[in-house]
Amino acid sequence: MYLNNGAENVSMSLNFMGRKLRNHTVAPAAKQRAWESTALSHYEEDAGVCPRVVLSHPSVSSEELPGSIPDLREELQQHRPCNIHHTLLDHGREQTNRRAAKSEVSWLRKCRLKWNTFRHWIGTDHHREANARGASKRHPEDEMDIKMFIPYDSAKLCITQITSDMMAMKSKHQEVIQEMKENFVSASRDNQTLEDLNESLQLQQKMLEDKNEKVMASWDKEKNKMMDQFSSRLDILHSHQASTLQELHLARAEMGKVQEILQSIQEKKEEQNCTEEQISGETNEPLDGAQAHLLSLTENLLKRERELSMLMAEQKRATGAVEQSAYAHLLTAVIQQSHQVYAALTEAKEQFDKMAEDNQKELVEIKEKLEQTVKECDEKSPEEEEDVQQKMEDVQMDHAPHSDLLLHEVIQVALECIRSGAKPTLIGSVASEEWTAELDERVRLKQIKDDNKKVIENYTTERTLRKKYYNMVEDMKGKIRVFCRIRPLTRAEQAKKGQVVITCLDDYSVILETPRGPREFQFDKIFNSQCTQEEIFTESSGLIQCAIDGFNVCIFAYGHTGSGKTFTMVGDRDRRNPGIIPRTFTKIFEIIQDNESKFDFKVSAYMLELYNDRLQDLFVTPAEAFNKRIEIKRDRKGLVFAQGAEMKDAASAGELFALFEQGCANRHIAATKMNVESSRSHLIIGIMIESRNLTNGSVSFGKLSLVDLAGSERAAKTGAKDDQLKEANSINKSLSALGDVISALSLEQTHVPYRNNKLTQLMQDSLGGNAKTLMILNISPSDGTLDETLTSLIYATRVKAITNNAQRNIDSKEIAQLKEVILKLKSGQPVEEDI
Ligand SMILES: Nc1ncnc2c1ncn2[C@@H]1O[C@H](COP(=O)(O)OP(=O)(O)OP(=O)(O)O)[C@@H](O)[C@H]1O
Repeated sequence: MYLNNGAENVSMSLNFMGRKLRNHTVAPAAKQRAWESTALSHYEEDAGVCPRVVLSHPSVSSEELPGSIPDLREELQQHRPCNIHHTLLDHGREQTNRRAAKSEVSWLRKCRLKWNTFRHWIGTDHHREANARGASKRHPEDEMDIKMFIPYDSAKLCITQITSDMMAMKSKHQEVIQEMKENFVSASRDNQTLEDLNESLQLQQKMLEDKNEKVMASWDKEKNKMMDQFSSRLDILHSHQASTLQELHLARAEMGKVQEILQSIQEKKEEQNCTEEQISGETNEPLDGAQAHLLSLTENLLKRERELSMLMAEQKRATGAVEQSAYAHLLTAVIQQSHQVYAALTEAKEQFDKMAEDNQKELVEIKEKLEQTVKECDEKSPEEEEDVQQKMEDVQMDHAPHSDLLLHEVIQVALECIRSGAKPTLIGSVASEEWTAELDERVRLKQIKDDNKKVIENYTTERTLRKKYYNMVEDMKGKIRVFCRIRPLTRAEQAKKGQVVITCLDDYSVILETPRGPREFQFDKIFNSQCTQEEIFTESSGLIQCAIDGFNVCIFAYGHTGSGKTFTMVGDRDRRNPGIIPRTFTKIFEIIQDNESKFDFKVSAYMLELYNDRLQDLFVTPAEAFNKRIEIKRDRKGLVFAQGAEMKDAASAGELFALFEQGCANRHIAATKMNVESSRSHLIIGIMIESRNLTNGSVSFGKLSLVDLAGSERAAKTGAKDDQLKEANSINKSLSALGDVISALSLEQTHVPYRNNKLTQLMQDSLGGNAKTLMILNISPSDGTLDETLTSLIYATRVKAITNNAQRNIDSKEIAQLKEVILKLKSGQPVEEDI
């Protein structure tokens, strides 16, 4: 049975499967009618009271009922029934049909309609009926439940509603969590402000104390000075007073004498009984004199007494004035300081009060939120409760709201203590185990952090030392090293039955058989014709670590045409013997892989060729490269870079090799008389390695230049004409410029002519200075190239002289010879054999 009051959509309160739903909408009436007419054709319809209410029929089985899909039915059997409120239904019929349904359709019993709620909802008709029966007489059947079906769509809608409610609840919880987080952050900020304020207050107090001390000291000094002045003045007054007193005593003594004289005269007068005239004639004179003297003495005495009293009054006044003035100043200063301290304290107190108030508010808010969340959790059904519980646990795991609450409580206690001046003690929840454990955890974390810091410091020191020692070892080998590689005789040379004119004396010396006799040359290492690509790479690979460590490194191959430069640097055509360049790519990324836990690396590269004095980008097609202008610049650190050239990043050796192959395809190659194929340009590959130390964040930049120079040759011998002659001249010009640079460096000249040629400009940061350079001199053992071999050997010897003063002196003659060669090459003259 489904329910509808006649409208298309009705808003109802629905409990479905034990969950309370809001704003449930019953399926449209039209849809329900269609459903009745098909699946429930044998159901009765009560047109009188509620035409759209379909009542259950005893003969209908649960399987035939609409909406009774197996899943839903199983759900309904397992859970509580659906209770729908506000449903139109006839009371009388409902009783009968409900009893029938009870006996026949078991699962319908689970769907109950509360009649009293329904009656409230249906309005006037049913109210009238109820009133007719008498409002006071409440029929027991009014409380009956009605069995009903929920249409499948409706159930689906309910489930959707549940899902949306759950989602809303989830977002609400997330909001609560976010709010808690924000509260925590703001409380931390408040705490920080509080600490800052406390610090500033202490500082201010200290300043006031210092100031107070200074003022006291200055006033003490002034007081002492005034007291000294006063005491000296008092001394004077005292001495004056003493003299006056002495005079007074003298005067009194004199007065006493006069009185005695007067008395004795009086006595004499009475005893001798002389005639009145004689006695008076004899006695009146001294008496008058004595009386006059007595008078003057009395006056004098009175005068002295007045002076004395004046002095004493003055002394008293002076003492009072001194003390009064000193104390008045002192008092003023103290009062001023007191005012300042009081003002500062009042301000601080106001801030404390405000902070305490804010903190209290936050505390209350957090508590309320927590209570609210707990309350919500309590109100949930078991399934939801589980879900909410899980969320609460997540919240506790992620953000520790309890610790947030505790933190607020601690701040509150601290503020109260500061305000009252009491000693802080942890009480109640603050002293809880959680808080203690958290404090312990923080202490432990700090300890771990400190230990980590120490380990990192040790590691950084160790690494710096390793770099330093590695660099020292490499430097000891020489900043510019020269290896000499002798290739085997080619098939063409063998066919011509050419003679071998080169002999290896040992690993460091070769002897060239010239028409003027054997000539010995020494290098850092000699690789004979049997040595493998692997051996030569192993000897040079140490420099790759230097480049990764942040040094400028350059490996370049030099030699006459067909001497084996490309074979050494690139390898053979069918890649069975890869040369230094591809092996370097692999090695770079091997080192990076070994160190990637400690460093973050970035590898990028450019690839250029210098052809006919023009720099061309090999990472673009020849057509594009033709229109590109590349300029050589130096950055602030002195690193050379090619402005306008493509700089490609590579994340692996494979990527780097693919870029290299792409560049090689764009190179200029021409056939000469001597070689079927020859490189007619200088190849320059710049690999920039940026490494960021993950422990201390320091960044270093290293540059590895790999250069395959074009072959030095004599135009006349190679038979070059037109374009090829132009190429040859350009190549010789650049090699000559390189020779000049090497010469200047070996002679330690202040001016090194790097700017004379684009080749030397490009190699500027790889030659001289702190750069580490490896030159691989390729020579042919054949007598057919004796001149070129000799020139190359002399050239390379001069390069080697750059780092070795002793050898430079020994080789000075050879350098002079080479200069001649260079001059001749510059003027286009052929180089003589007897150089
Ligand atoms: N060590 C070696 N072992 C075997 N073959 C070699 C060796 N070195 C050179 N070759 C061979 O000699 C020939 C000339 O070598 P390569 O092309 O490398 O000379 P190059 O100096 O680069 O010449 P260019 O300057 O004209 O380009 C090649 O066929 C190469 O395979």
